Amino acid sequence: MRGFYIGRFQPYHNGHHQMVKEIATEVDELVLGIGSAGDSHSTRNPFTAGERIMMVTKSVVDFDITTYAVPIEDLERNSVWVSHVQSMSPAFDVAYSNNPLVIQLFKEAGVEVRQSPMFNRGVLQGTELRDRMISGEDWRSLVPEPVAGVIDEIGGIERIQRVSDTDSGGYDTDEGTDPA
Ligand SMILES: Nc1ncnc2c1ncn2[C@@H]1O[C@H](COP(=O)(O)OP(=O)(O)OP(=O)(O)O)[C@@H](O)[C@H]1O
Ligand SMILES: NC(=O)c1ccc[n+]([C@@H]2O[C@H](COP(=O)(O)O)[C@@H](O)[C@H]2O)c1
Repeated sequence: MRGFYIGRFQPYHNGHHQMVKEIATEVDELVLGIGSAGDSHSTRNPFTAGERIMMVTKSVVDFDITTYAVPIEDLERNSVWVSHVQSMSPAFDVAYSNNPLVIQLFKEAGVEVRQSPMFNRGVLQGTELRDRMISGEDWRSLVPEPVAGVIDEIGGIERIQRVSDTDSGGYDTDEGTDPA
């Protein structure tokens, strides 16, 4: 059986990793959808699709599951989004999400959806991690170790600090427009 789990993964953190660990007990293969794939270099979406693929690919080696990372760009039209996802992904039997819009769209399209508990959501959320990266607080303890390695390799902290400066200067283009 093959599952599908989409997120923006900006960055991929221990909450996502725990979810993949649990999914790995239910399916043999998992497609990781890299959502909002066209977005990068903003405060909300600092990392490119390719950089996020590195983060997930290096992290999921922890688990006994075959994974495929597939970039999925956003569309203006929610009503055809599931077809768009299916057109880009290997076929899957079940979708995993805790995002209410994603759950609704898959259910309306007749796709089985499974939710998971939220793990330590007080700190394990992308927004909190990005805030910590900008302010210089600890974020490394909240991501799998290979994710910190990728962020170091690409100069990710310097990047998010610079773009957050630019964003607050009024040049941001995507803040708050994420359809999910
Ligand atoms: N701590 C967590 N525990 C379980 N699921 C999570 C956790 N954080 C995120 N998720 C789920 O993982 C999927 C992808 O989430 P996403 O990439 O948007 O991360 P996020 O932490 O919610 O980020 P952001 O704060 O940037 O929106 C969503 O279904 C989301 O609900
Ligand atoms: N119309 C659309 O393009 C559409 C609809 C629903 C979800 N999405 C995307 O799916 C992903 C969902 O991931 P999150 O749960 O991390 O928000 C996001 O990248 C979001 O932009 C896109």
